[in-house]
Amino acid sequence: MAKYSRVSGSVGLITLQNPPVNALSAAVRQGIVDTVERALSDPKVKSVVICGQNGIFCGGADIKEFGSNMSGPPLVPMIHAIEAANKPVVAAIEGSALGGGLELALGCHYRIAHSKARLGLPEVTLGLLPAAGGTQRLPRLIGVPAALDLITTGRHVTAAEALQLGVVDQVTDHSTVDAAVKFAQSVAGKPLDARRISTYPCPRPSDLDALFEGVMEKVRQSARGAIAPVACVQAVRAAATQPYTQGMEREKELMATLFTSGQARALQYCFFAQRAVSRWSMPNGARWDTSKPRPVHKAAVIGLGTMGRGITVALAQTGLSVIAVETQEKQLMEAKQAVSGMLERGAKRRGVAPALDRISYSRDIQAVADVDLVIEAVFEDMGLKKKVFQQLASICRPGTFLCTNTSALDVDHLASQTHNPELVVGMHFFAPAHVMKLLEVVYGPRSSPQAVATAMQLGKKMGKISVAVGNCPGFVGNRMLKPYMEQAFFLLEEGATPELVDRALEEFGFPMGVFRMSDLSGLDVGWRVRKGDGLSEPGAPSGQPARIRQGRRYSPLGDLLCEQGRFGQKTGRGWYQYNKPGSRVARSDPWLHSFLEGYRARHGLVARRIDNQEVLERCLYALINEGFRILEDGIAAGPEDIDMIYVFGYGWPRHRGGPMFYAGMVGLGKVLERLEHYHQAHPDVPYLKPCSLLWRLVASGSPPLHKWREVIKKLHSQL
Ligand SMILES: CC/C=C\C=C\CC(=O)SCCNC(=O)CCNC(=O)[C@H](O)C(C)(C)COP(=O)(O)OP(=O)(O)OC[C@H]1O[C@@H](n2cnc3c(N)ncnc32)[C@H](O)[C@@H]1OP(=O)(O)O
Repeated sequence: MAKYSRVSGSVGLITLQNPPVNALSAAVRQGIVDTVERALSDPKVKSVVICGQNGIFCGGADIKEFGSNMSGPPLVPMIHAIEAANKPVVAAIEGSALGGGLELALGCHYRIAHSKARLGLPEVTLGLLPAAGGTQRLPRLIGVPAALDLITTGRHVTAAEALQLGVVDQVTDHSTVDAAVKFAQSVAGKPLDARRISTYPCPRPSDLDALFEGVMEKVRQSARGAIAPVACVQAVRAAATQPYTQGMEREKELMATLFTSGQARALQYCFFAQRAVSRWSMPNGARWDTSKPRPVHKAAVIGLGTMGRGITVALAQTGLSVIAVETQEKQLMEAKQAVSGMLERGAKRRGVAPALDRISYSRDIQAVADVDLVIEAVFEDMGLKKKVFQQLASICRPGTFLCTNTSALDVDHLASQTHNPELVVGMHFFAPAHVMKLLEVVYGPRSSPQAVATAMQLGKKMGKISVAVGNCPGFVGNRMLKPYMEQAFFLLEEGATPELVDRALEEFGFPMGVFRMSDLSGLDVGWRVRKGDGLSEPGAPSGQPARIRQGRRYSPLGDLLCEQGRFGQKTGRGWYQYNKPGSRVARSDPWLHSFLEGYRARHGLVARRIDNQEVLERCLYALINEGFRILEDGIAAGPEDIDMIYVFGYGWPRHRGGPMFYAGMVGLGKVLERLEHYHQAHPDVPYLKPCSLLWRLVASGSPPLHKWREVIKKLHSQL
């Protein structure tokens, strides 16, 4: 809806009303059409101001309406009518002007923004382009390079940057509506021809072709198969090379393709899923809306290795006081230097003062006695972690939340080392912890709802996408990674190369294939875990055939590489070779290829041709199958939780929506059929056996993802 009033005698004030972000729903668009008509036909009204209620101009088109029948007046003619008006129209921008909201403002003759406002055309992040004239007006207003930047990245700019770019005409620190009304009075009756952006010639840089080729190349590289950024470049190119009307036609044509694409559906799903995961629930019925978090002002980090350092930085940047504890003097000094460096670089980037004085360093764990929350980040060793938790239990004041950053160890076992297991949760950060957006908040059977609520709220404050998950080996992310990696190893045994597997996964949209990724994170990490699980030698029982462990197929390839000291990038050798230890450029390694040939010969394996489709199906469907098991086990409350963990923590391409969404797109029946096929071919691989939830979903007619929870509930009630 839109409210209309006349203010200061001669200004028609139109207020968009659609909480919480005044999205341009059908009703709002109708409201704008009606109120603009009213203002223009009222002889007492000499100028018009458009604003939004509750301190936000407009969050753009109503994304919730996209899947449904989109009735109501279309945006393009509505904005065109505003631009064509014979009375000046001023946009008063507070809060956000995004997407269709900014396009509406670009149709106005003037734009005044509050200094705290944010503006942008984020459609590309939803798999779309700004199709209400945004791709045609913005380059005409601010030039092609700046418009390309904003439209292809979707980034939001501050009011100050918007002023500098020429997107807005004025910025105010005071009431934006008052400033806009005053301004509207001052321009009443003045000619408007020079204020209609669609009539501007688009500035044409002399090297137009080179500019677009360069941008297209860059966009294709970073898009990882996403189609919207490419369409955005094509639309802006139309603005730069064609008259406005033809440019608008091109914008419409490109949008038509994007609007119905699977990628747009996936990206819009991610938008809502990202918000849905904050509404967490636990199997015991505890929920986000009935569990009150406790405020955390002072926190401690125990252990200042890579993870501890990143967590310290993230906490300090959030404004908390931090006690950083490391018992080894040398390690403490190195950590202090590294943390200060990270804080200084981060502060420089953001133009703020570094939060150095929020951190105090200590070698003595007693220093954590009066904090509200501790995050233990010592070496991934149960014995060591248990000792730390026993110490914390006796040092910390009653009520202190004790969190562990373990990536796979049993949180409940650690909780049992304390007098108050209800105060213990996992806070599983991803490296580098001050950069990566994902946080898995792991509750054990005894974690209190308040402990979960507190960790979730702290994660949110730290700017993380926090997902609450149950306690099991590997939690959600690493548990699903296991079958994925296992398939990749088996594919090597059967004839693939690391290059072939990685290429298939990178073409799918992962930033790195599984082998390049393990070289980056270090092959010794998995080796240590496998040794702990009794899989890798010498933990495995002797006399077992080399490729069978614990009664199931096992590939010792990773262990064999580690035995040779090939730990990945850090040693200059892994699945690939590197110029020197620490170098990042992976090159094919002939040694590795002949090693694989020798391995196959030793085990009587005959290499066969493996194509991309098999790589994707085996790696991804095995991972997805484990995702269904996780849902079945109640470790994740819903598919959105799994998807956001994979998108934000494991590089799953966002335009494919996450593994569970992807399964729905492929078709659950097809995923089931292919898993069955591969399981028949590899009966000694339990991860390929389709799980009962997948069977159940297919038997229930493969319902859409938002209905899966009902099927899971039914399944649980029958168990
Ligand atoms: C024919 C024309 C077809 C297409 C035209 C497309 C052009 C477009 O305009 S596409 C939309 C472009 N706009 C955006 O991408 C903005 C999306 N929103 C945001 O970035 C943020 O929500 C925000 C506006 C910056 C506000 O952020 P914050 O204060 O942190 O609140 P949130 O938790 O993000 O949102 C609150 C609440 O509002 C819902 N919501 C936000 N934007 C929209 C929207 N455009 N449409 C529908 N709903 C929206 C969001 O989902 C939240 O809902 P909850 O139920 O509370 O989770």
